[in-house]
Amino acid sequence: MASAAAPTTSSLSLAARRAASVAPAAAAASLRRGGLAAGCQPARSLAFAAAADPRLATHVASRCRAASSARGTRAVATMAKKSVGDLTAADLEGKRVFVRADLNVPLDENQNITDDTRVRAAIPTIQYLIKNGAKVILSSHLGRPKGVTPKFSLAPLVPRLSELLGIEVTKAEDVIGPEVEKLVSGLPNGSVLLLENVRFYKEEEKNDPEFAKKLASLADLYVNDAFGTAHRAHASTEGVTKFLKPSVAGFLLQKELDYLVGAVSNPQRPFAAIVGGSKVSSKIGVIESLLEKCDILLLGGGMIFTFYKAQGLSVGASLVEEDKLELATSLLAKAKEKGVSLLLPSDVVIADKFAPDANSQVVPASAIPDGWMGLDIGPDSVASFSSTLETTKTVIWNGPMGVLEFDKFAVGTEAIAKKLADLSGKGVTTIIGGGDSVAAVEKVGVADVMSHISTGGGASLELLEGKELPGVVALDEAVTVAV
Ligand SMILES: Nc1ncnc2c1ncn2[C@@H]1O[C@H](COP(=O)(O)OP(=O)(O)O)[C@@H](O)[C@H]1O
Ligand SMILES: O=C(OP(=O)(O)O)[C@H](O)COP(=O)(O)O
Repeated sequence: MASAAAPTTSSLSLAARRAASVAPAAAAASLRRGGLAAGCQPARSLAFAAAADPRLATHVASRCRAASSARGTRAVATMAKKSVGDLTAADLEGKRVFVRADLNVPLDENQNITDDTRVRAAIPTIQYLIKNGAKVILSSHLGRPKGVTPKFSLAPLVPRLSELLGIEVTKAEDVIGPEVEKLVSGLPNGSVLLLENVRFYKEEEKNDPEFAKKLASLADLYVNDAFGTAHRAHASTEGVTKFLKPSVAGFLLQKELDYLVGAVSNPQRPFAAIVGGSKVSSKIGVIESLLEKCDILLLGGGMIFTFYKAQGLSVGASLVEEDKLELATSLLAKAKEKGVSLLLPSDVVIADKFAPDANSQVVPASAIPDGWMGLDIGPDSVASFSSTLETTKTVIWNGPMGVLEFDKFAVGTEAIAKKLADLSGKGVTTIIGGGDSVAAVEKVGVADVMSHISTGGGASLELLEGKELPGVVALDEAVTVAV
């Protein structure tokens, strides 16, 4: 390892002690009484996290409420967001439900969907609503259009949605207005109407209240399942909730929060975080936040060179943020102070130019020659990262270990993806927190075996930074019941 020491028993136990101390006594007492956690076994660990993090309580409580009421036990009083799963056929039959999903999928030049992950992820909520007799008014954005732009129409989504839902989805040519209202009024129970790209109206991104009111007037209640857009305070994600009650969370949104807030706030330990990507500046918030929670932090990607330089190593022509050298030093110090084992790669793959066909060689991290740039972590680093990961029970990964766009420098990232797949098979909770690490996992063909792969890049980053998401905050609190 180039910098910090390998994980030690004392550093892990320190971290474990820290974690134990954050669960307030009241929550621990309710667990002992067999309240929340006993009513919902899979969420036992999440209940502790809920106590430490009010945002998590929202998901834990809604997940547990159903289980506890089914067993005749009572849920503990806690902050919680209402869930679509709390709505029954009696609430939904014949009702117009405005569902905000994130169907912002990549399309090729022929308007074919090249990755339908987000479409598939939206299906459980829509399916639940149509099975319960609701009329689903489905809304999404696609891309960042400036006004009406045919290439950003949601039309290419219709065949795939219809296929996955097993019903014919109809599509409106607009988002609001008389034509849309007519289509909505003709919807039979258990049907789906897809509105046109909500960003064709500039009022959407401005969170214009009048526009939000018009969206709301189409429906009786609101479900937000657009995790990937939950960090945007837009009319269809935030504004609309002021005019539609109830406003509840969809299943995808809940699942994302359960993993990205729940499992991270109260992980099974040892808990390792792997952070990579191009620059330390874009990951400062994530690193600082994870340093409060994890036992082991593995760093890779372009950001490592700023850490090396901060330690006095020569980094050749590698990517360095000169104005972040002090920050890198302080992050290393913070890791030490928190008892977190921070590991930097011990060797790197260097290139003589930033190109897929560059000449390359593997060198120790301390021996990068002038004119050469580090574009991947080396084989020794992969081996030591892998053996460290073997000791863990929870791993979260955000950001590639190298320039994964170039095959020659994607090896380290792909090896880490394979290692996480292997660990997932052994019962380790593996969470892929959005962005390019998701692309790596998909490229290697191991997406299906991970515990959770986030559908939101920006949204997952904000959650991992400890921020609240406006699209979540705006949803109704669940009814709480005193113990
Ligand atoms: N050693 C490196 N030098 C330059 N760029 C790198 C290096 N390692 C990774 N990158 C780049 O980082 C980018 C991803 O960074 P970032 O956007 O921060 O991560 P994510 O998309 O996972 O959030 C990729 O385009 C990748 O090529
Ligand atoms: O693709 C999205 O975000 P992501 O690229 O950060 O995952 C979301 O659909 C949000 O889109 P936006 O960043 O244009 O608001």
